[in-house]
Amino acid sequence: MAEYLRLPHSLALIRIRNPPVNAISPAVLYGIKEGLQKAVSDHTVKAIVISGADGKFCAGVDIHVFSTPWSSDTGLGDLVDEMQRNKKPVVAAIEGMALGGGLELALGSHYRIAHVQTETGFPEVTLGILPGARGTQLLPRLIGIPAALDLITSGRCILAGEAFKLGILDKVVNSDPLEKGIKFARTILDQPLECRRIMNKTVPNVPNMDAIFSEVFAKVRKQYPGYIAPETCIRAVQASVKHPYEVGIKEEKELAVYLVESGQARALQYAFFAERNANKWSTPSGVSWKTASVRPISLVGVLGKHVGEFLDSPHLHMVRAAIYLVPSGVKFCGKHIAVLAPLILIQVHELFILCVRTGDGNFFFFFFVVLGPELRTYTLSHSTSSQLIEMENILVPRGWGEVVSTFLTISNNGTMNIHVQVLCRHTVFSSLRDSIYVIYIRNFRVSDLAGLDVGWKGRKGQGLTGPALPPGTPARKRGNIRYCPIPDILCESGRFGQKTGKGWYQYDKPLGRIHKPDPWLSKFLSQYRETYHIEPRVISQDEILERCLYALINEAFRILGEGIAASPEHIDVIYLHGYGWPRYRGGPMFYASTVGLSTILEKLQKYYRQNPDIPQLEPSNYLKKLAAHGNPPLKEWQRLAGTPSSKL
Ligand SMILES: CCCCCCC[C@H](O)CC(=O)SCCNC(=O)CCNC(=O)[C@H](O)C(C)(C)COP(=O)([O-])OP(=O)([O-])OC[C@H]1O[C@@H](n2cnc3c(N)ncnc32)[C@H](O)[C@@H]1OP(=O)([O-])[O-]
Repeated sequence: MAEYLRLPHSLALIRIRNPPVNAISPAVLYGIKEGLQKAVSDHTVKAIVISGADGKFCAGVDIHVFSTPWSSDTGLGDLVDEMQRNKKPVVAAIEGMALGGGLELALGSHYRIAHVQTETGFPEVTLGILPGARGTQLLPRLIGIPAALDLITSGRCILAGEAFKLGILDKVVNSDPLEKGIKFARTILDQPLECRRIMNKTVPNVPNMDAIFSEVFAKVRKQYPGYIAPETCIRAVQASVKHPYEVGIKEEKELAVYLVESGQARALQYAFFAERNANKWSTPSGVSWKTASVRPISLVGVLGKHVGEFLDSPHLHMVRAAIYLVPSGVKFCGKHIAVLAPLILIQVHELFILCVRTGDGNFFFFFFVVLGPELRTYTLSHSTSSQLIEMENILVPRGWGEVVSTFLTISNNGTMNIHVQVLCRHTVFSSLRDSIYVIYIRNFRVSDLAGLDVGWKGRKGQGLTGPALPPGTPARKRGNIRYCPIPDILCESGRFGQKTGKGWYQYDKPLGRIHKPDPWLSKFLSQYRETYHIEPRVISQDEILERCLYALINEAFRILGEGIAASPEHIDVIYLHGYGWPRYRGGPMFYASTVGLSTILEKLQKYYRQNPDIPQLEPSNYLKKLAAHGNPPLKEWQRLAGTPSSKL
C-alpha cells in the first residue's frame, strides 16, 4: 500500500503506508510503482516526493517475504533504477527510519532530506542477506568503499547527522521533513538530474583498494566466524569496483539469491521474530509485559571478586546509570518473572552479581559479564528490568533460574561422558570446536570461572559425593545412573578453576585470565580410564556432536512438554543470548527442526540403548509425540503435541 496524492505547485506525493514500520510487501512495491507511473504520465507533475506514513519512512523489505518465492525476484532493484532514471526529480522525505530496502528507495531518489532523529543503515547482514536491491552498488558510489564496507558488513544503523557527514543525506532538518521536502522540491523542478543519478557515478578511487578488501575480509572472518553473509556482502561491494553498474547489479543479485536461499538466512530471520515474540510475554493469570507494574528501587549492592577495583572503573557508572533509570522505566511483575542468565564466554574479563532491593522488599539479582571494554548485563531471576538494560526477557516459573545450571549440567555431562572414552581429549574439543559446539567448550570455561567448588559443595549437600556418600557406593554409579566423579576429583586435588589457577584448564596465575589446555588433565584422564577399565575408542565426530547436542535438545523438549517454557522460540532466545549459541543456527529448537525430529528421535533411541544409564539420552515424550507427525514446522509443534498445563 502506497498512497498517491496530487499536491499543489506541480508536485505529486507517494506515501508508503504499511504499519507498523512501512515494510515493503508486494502490495507496497506495486503501490509505489503505480504512483510513479501516474506521476510520470501526468504532464502537470514536475517533481515527486516520496515519504512514509506515521513518521516512519520504511524499515526495508518485509522480512516475512524471504520465506516466499517472491524473495528471489522482488523487483525492488528495478524500481530503484526506474526512480534514478526518472526524468522528473524524486525527493525522499525521510523520518523515523530508512533501513535496508527503505534506504535503497532513498538512494534511488535524486535528493534525500531527513529528520535529525532518523536512523539509516543496511541491517541486511544481520538477517543473513545483503542489500540486494542495488544497495551494494549504489552506496560505494556515493560514499566510497571504506565507509560503504563498514556499514554493509556491520549492519550498523546510524543517525541522520552521521549519514549527512558521510554523504548519504543531502539535508538534515529539525522540523517535519515532509514539509521541508515539498518546499525543497519546488526549488528544483527544472534542475538537471544527470549528476543526481548515483548509478552514473564511478566508485571513488582510493590507493590500496586491494589491501582494503583483504583487511575487511580478515576482519569479518575474525569477528563473525562461521557466518557467510558478511563475506558475501564484501564480494558484492567488490563487484561495484570491478564492473560497470549493469554487470555489478547482476553479480549483486546472484550473491543475494545465494544468501536468501541459505539456511543461515532462515535461521537469522527466525531469530529476529523469535526475540520479538519472546519479549511479549504473558502469564495464564493475565499478567503481561504491557500490564506489569513499576517498582521503585530502594537498595543496590554489588558482589564480585574484583568489586574493589571495579568500583573505580567506568563500568560502574554504566551500572549506576542503568539502576537509576529503573524506577522510571522498568516493569517488575508479580511472582512469575525470571530472566535467564546468559553467559557469553568470549574474552570474559569479570563476572559479578548485582543485587537490587525494591521498595516492597523483593530482591532481584543481576548477573553481569564484562567483556573487555563492554559491559553486558544479564539478570538471573525475578525481574524484567531487561527492557531497560537491553536484555531479552524470557518468562519462566519462579525458582526456575536454575535452568541455566540444568542446561549447563546436561551439556557438561554429555561432554564428560564422552571425554573419558576417547583416546585423546583433543578429539572432543576439535570436534566441538566447529560453530555450534563451541558452547560446550565454553561450559568448561564457565565452570572454571564460576569456581568448580560451587558445584562440588552442591553435590556434597545432595549426598552424591563427600562424607555423606554411603560406603561401598561405586565410583561411577549413583543408583542406576552413570555418575562422573571427575569434577569431584579435580576439587579434591585443589583445582577449583580460575581462582586457584587450575581447573579444567590451567591459567597464568591464580585469578589469572589466560587459559590453556593442561597436560595434567590428559594424564589424569588416561590414569582414570585405566583405573575404571574404560576402553578408549575412536568416537566419530558425528557421535560426539549428536550425543552432546541431542541430549540438550531432548531436555528442551522435556521443558516444553512440562509447560515450563512458553514456546520453542523462548528456549531458542535463551540459548542465543544465554549460551552464545551461534545465531546463524537459530537456537536448539530451530536447529532440531532443520535436522528433522524423527532423525533426532532415532539417534537418541540408539544412544540410549547403548547407554541406558544416561537418562538424558532417553527421548522425552513430547519429542516422541511430535516425531509421530513427521517433521512438522516449529510453529505447529504446540498445536500438534497439545498444550501442557502451563507452569508459568
Ligand atoms: C534476489 C534477492 C533480492 C533481495 C532484495 C533485498 C532487498 C533489501 O535490501 C532487503 C531488506 O530490506 S531486508 C530488511 C532490512 N530491514 C531490517 O532489517 C530492519 C528490521 N527492523 C528493525 O531493525 C526494527 O524492527 C526497527 C528499528 C524497524 C523498529 O524497532 P522497534 O521500534 O524496536 O520495534 P520492533 O519491535 O523491532 O518492530 C515492530 C514491529 O515491526 C516488525 N518489523 C520490523 N521490521 C520489519 C521488517 N523489515 N519486516 C517485517 N516486519 C518488521 C517487527 O516484527 C514488529 O512486529 P510485531 O508484530 O509488532 O512484533
